[in-house]
Amino acid sequence: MFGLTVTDHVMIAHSLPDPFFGPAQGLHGATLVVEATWRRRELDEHGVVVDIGEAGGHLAAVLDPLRYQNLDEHPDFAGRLSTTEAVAAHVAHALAARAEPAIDGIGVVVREHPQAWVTYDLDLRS
Ligand SMILES: Nc1nc2c(c(=O)[nH]1)N=C([C@H](O)[C@H](O)COP(=O)(O)OP(=O)(O)OP(=O)(O)O)CN2
Repeated sequence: MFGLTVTDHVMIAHSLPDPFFGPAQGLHGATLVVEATWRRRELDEHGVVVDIGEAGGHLAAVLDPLRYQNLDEHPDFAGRLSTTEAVAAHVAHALAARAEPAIDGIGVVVREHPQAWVTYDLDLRS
């Protein structure tokens, strides 16, 4: 399986109103570093998974609606906690919706900080 990864980052604000999260129940900011990987078993006619510039454009397009937003007020996170896990799943599904049919999978890594990150993998063939 081949993979092509691009990265971007997004500044957001949010709160996690559950005692489980301790001080993070309050409103706070985060700069999330997002890595997105497009996977396919066979390369295309150009010998690539996806064009790097095109991939970066897809990732930016998915992150743009989140930039500088308070996710507590964002419709895509209405009624659920905007954990790093939830952000990773949101980005992966949004990228999958934009992916060409030949793409076999999408993987997303969201880095909360250098010591902690979340992964979310979508198998588009199952
Ligand atoms: N699995 C997850 N755990 C936590 C998330 C998350 O998105 N997924 N988010 C947070 C907070 O938003 C923030 O990133 C960290 O807050 P902090 O209070 O520093 O949390 P820690 O668990 O690192 O520290 P403690 O003080 O031990 O709670 C938190 N967790």
